[in-house]
Amino acid sequence: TQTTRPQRILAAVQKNATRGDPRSVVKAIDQFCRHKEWAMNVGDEKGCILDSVVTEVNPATVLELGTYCGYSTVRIASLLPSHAKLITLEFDPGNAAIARQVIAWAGLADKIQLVEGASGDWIPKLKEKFGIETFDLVFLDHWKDRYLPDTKLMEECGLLRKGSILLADNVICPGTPDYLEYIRNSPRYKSQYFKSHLEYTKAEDGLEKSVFLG
Ligand SMILES: Nc1ncnc2c1ncn2CCOCCNC(=O)c1cc(-c2ccc(F)cc2)cc(O)c1O
Ligand SMILES: [Mg+2]
Repeated sequence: TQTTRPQRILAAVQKNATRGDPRSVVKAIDQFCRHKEWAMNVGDEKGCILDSVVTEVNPATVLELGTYCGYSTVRIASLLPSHAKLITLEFDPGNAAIARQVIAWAGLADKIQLVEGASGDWIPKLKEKFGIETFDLVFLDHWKDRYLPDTKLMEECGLLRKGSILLADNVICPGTPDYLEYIRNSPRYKSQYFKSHLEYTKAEDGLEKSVFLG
């Protein structure tokens, strides 16, 4: 019977990456998606921008919206300080099952809490469920029409503090026009656009980095 794309990505990790070596997991996925089969990971080019933001923020608490196969989850977690925690929300149970195995292969399961469900349902529950006060960094990479409502929801739930960083993937392709309009015109954020390319292609895309001013 036919395998799914996430299953083929996991197979490539188990074949080509070293257990316990997150960078080899990232490299194996990039190799597979660049040379065998495109997939919607943030990818190597935008991934370098992600790495620089994570390193600069050095966050103790991270929220990722949209896990997919766990590529950016592993990429972020591999750069976190020892006590830091990353919570990642994935809607699709099949993707979540693959991501758990990719995360385990990378040896990062103790830093990562993968939660299955829709962002809109889970964001209001994160404080009580995980004892989180606020997030130092949020990586938005889920449904593009959920970026804006979920950002407003995070504000309302008190999950952002003065200095919290939002980093949004795909603000050009597929695009998040309502989110960009809001975040670039709100007096409560200071935004910066990092021009790049859609993963594994020559099409334009980019990341929008926004600081919550409180
Ligand atoms: N917990 C949650 N709550 C709500 N929703 C959730 C969720 N967890 C998952 N989801 C569902 C959505 O997850 C995947 C979202 N990502 C993308 O759709 C995406 C698409 C492209 C792309 C595709 C085709 C092209 F031609 C060009 C570009 C590129 C990217 O980099 C993308 O990230
Ligand atoms: Mg993306």
